[in-house]
Amino acid sequence: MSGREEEETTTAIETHGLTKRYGSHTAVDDLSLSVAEGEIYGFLGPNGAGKSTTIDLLMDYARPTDGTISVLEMRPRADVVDVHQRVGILPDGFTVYENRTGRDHLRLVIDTKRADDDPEGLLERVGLADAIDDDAGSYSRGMCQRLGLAMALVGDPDLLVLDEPFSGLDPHGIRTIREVAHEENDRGATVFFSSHVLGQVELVCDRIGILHEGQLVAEGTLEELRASAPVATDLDLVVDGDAERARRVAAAVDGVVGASVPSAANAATSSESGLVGTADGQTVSVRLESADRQEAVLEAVENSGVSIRRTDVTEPSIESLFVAHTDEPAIESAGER
Ligand SMILES: Nc1ncnc2c1ncn2[C@@H]1O[C@H](COP(=O)(O)OP(=O)(O)OP(=O)(O)O)[C@@H](O)[C@H]1O
Repeated sequence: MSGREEEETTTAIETHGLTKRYGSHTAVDDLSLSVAEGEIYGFLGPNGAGKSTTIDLLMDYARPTDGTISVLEMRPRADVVDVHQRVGILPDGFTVYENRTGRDHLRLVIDTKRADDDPEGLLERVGLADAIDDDAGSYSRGMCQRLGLAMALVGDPDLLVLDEPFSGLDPHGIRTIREVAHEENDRGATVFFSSHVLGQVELVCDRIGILHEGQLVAEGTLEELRASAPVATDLDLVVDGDAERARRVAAAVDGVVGASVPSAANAATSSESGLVGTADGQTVSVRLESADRQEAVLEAVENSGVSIRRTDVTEPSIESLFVAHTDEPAIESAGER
């Protein structure tokens, strides 16, 4: 490690050049990932991007073809027992033992981890206490997910890994996952979850990494991703004074793909370029290549002597970011795979 900052940050997950090939297919491709202790990190990507494979490598369920992995500053292969002791995992497609109760499932993990959790308390946290003595074979898919989450919480893990946790859940279940993620994070745990359900992400994550074909194609806070994504962003400026001058100045700024002063005639309708007009004639509508061009436009307009009374930005949605980075359609609702 070189810089002072690096020395001060403890990582919960760190990979360098991580690669996993299955025959000629590369599932994880030279992945370098760093998740700081105490973060809630969203690992996003379309189906087949390599999310579950990465998690399998972190947990030593699979062995890398190349690269290094550190989990809670341990090596998953050499320190597998300690890693499993300190990590709580809800695996993708978690399945239950049909003839065992919820309580039995929890007992199994509590015994394995030599923890002293109360099964009832854990199931209460995930809203499943009423079914604690029912065979898990009678549980719905959402109830199984809740049970899997409770099992992941055993022993107060330092790192909680949730692989597609929203899968099969109704809105209440989704809220439970979010609440538990925040509670665990407040307790000090790092939370790492994978998802292709984008709507949930901004409500939970501090930072997001987008995986596509085994590679990390974008990473940052949602704000950072929005600012840098190559997704057109519409900026409306309400100006005092010469709106046409403001339009000309804005249009000349690097990264501006269109600027107009919508007239009353086309108010509130989309022009050919997709710009939306307003009725007062003092609004200048500007389309930016990406959101990070805003400052340059505001500065140029103000420097031209036209004062800006108000701005209104239509930020790119998280779905459009996802599409921009992966060329894959985004799945917006939970409960689908
Ligand atoms: N054991 C395996 N043998 C061969 N190929 C595999 C194996 N496991 C995964 N793959 C392939 O590796 C790629 C990545 O799969 P992975 O399950 O990691 O993706 P994912 O991002 O988790 O997708 P999903 O959201 O569908 O679970 C896929 O093309 C998959 O078919």
